Amino acid sequence: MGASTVWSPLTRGVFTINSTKPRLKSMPLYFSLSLTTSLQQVRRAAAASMSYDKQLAAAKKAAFLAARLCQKVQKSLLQSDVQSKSDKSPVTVADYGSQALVSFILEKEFPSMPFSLVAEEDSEDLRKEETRETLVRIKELVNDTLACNGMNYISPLSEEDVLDAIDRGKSEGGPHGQHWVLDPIDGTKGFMRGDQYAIALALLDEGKVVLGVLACPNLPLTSLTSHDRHISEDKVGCLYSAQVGAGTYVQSLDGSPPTKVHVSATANPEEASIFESFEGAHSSHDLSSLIAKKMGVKAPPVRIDSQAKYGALSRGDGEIYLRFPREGYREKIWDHAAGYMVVAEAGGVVTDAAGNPLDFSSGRYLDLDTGIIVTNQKLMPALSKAVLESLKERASSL
Ligand SMILES: Nc1ncnc2c1ncn2[C@@H]1O[C@H](COP(=O)(O)O)[C@@H](OP(=O)(O)O)[C@H]1O
Ligand SMILES: [Mg+2]
Ligand SMILES: [Mg+2]
Ligand SMILES: [Mg+2]
Repeated sequence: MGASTVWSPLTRGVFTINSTKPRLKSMPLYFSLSLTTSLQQVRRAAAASMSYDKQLAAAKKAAFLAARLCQKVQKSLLQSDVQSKSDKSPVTVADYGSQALVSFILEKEFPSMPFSLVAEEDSEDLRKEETRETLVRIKELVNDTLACNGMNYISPLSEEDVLDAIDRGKSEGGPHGQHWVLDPIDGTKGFMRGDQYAIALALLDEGKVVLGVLACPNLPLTSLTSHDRHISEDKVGCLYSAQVGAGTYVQSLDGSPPTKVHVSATANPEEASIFESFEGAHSSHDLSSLIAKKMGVKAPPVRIDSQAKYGALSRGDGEIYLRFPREGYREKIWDHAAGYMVVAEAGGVVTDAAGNPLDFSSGRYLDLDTGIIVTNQKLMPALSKAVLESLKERASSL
């Protein structure tokens, strides 16, 4: 008797259980370790065969409402709506309002379940006396959004409720149990410019992402690279949703029925296009241009903010997403969890620069090798090769 194989929709492949190891009487410690491992495998397999329909419906509802709140703020963003965090990155009343709203709704939807949320923002700055007015504005935004979207049966939140809901996002996540993962506004800089941003919400179960929702209020309903842009130039607002084993869907934020999407089937790099951050400080534009040259990609890069890049890729607007932050930068799980699920369920592949899958199970950060690369199955070998060669070249020129 040797190893046996088990189909796991969660890992999207086959994993091996080795049954040749010593038994209880001879090695009790080993047995207990081995039992733990098997229990984890059983739990993961169970998670994979579970339906997350209820969680997905709640996530879509929460992301939809947060998108409405953000749209309202973006229309008339005031200077007083923007603050600077201790790491100098910007945060707006919409980031806080979106986090409070999503946290509040998710907890209400599952009252009998333990609630764990890993989210970007916290309320520390909002608890200071000088930010009182900002807090009042956030509270009003949250309450107005609930009331204007048919949820006036919920009694209005107080300032303390808002602060508490924001701080519910302090969970450390990890490999056990279920954890929501939220970026209340991904692409805050894009949001402030009036460009692309996303509300990104995912669910982890036993360390694996099992669902992802991306609300992209400014993303056109037609392809970013479509030649018919004039036809529906003003139609924007996409809601992407994906559940493990069930595919990726997109619908309009105005409520069209969902349609299934797939990543591009292009195998020829000459016909491919590359997406990257608008902000050169978030990802090296030089490195991606070197990679493009090595692969023979002809089209100029498409630079947009936020996980809208993952959404656009999942419906085949482009073929490749490259992200190479400066050395030492640690990626956060909320910047990729929802986007990863949306692309993976649409048939795409997301890895670090060395080809390892992303590991969302080790807390608030993603520990990975150098950068993140995303493409379809056919282009991945050529992309990996170009990435490794380009990284080598860059290292030798330093
Ligand atoms: N120096 C840096 N390198 C890489 N990513 C960075 C960064 N500074 C901020 N970011 C992250 O980049 C995200 C935006 O990604 P993109 O460039 O694709 O729009 C930001 O999300 P937030 O806007 O949620 O803070 C932030 O987490
Ligand atoms: Mg931020
Ligand atoms: Mg972000
Ligand atoms: Mg953010």
